[in-house]
Amino acid sequence: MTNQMITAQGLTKTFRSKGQAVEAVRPLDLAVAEGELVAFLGPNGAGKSTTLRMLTTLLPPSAGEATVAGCDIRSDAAGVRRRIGYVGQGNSAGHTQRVRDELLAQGAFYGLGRRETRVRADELIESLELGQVAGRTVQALSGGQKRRLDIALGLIHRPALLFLDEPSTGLDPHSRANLWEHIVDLRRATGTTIFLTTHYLDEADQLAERVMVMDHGAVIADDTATALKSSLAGDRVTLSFATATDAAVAAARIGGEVEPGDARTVAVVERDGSRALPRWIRELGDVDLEVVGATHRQPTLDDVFLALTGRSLREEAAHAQPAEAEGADAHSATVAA
Ligand SMILES: Nc1ncnc2c1ncn2[C@@H]1O[C@H](COP(=O)(O)OP(=O)(O)OP(=O)(O)O)[C@@H](O)[C@H]1O
Repeated sequence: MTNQMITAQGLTKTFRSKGQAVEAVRPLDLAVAEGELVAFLGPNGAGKSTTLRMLTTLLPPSAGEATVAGCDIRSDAAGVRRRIGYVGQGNSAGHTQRVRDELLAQGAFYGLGRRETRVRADELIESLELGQVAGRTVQALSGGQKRRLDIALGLIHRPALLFLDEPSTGLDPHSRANLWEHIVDLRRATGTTIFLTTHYLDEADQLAERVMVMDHGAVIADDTATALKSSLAGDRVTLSFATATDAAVAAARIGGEVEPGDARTVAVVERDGSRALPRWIRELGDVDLEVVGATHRQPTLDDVFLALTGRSLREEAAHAQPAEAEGADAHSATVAA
């Protein structure tokens, strides 16, 4: 049987704010197996960080139970903290410390011997490509380098499970891709279970094996990106016609909708669009409706979110998280044992 790294039953968090109850996390059941790489997606305020903070014992749940890395989050918080790494959104790295010293201090903090810490720090400096900057102070690092240091700090004690809260937010696309490469490589090399939150749908789609979508404090989808896309959001096919009248008749025949911004184009959502397209062209041709143009697009995770909620996660993320330059401030925190 697969070992479970995280299990939760009815995990709940309700905050009180100005006399009002905010249900940040509604009763949540969760199971993450050893070695999984899970991306936790959702719009701002969905409850992702609150879930992570409960699982990492930074925040007591209002109700429910959870076991993380074999320890109960309520009765053995210290055990959880010893076994996990956590890289949060707030930065605890001493800005005037040098990168290598920061890692050595973190090792000492976790009770590693001096020699062991030095060996481990060097391993992480190498695997996260921090060699060139190991002697620099943290404040002199770029945003991407800081995030890699944050991850190294989270891994110093070889945790079996690493939580990353928005590791790539604020980085430019190149640094994001580079950071992900490191995360995926680390997972491959060490088998560490990784549970991370992200706003970036493309990252989750391409790199995570399992995607959990949260909205209004509840998990509304949980599967591989491929399975979610094929079950919840079909291919997007558009067909163009010479006139709006042709488009309206065609829409009725094939079960599509005329595009709001273009009366001569019909959009259809279809499970297997590439097979349906030639069939539609033939059927419409039989009744003298000529298709003058066609496009076909595979669904994205945003289509999944749209199908589930009627809202676009991409648009919400774009409003909330403008991408910053590489030099933007990184944030991290590591859990104290
Ligand atoms: N300490 C607190 N007191 C009151 N409400 C809180 C507190 N912390 C979080 N909340 C509320 O709980 C909800 C969930 O917040 P949370 O930070 O978990 O969302 P999130 O999905 O991580 O969002 P983001 O992507 O912006 O980080 C939000 O409505 C938030 O305003």
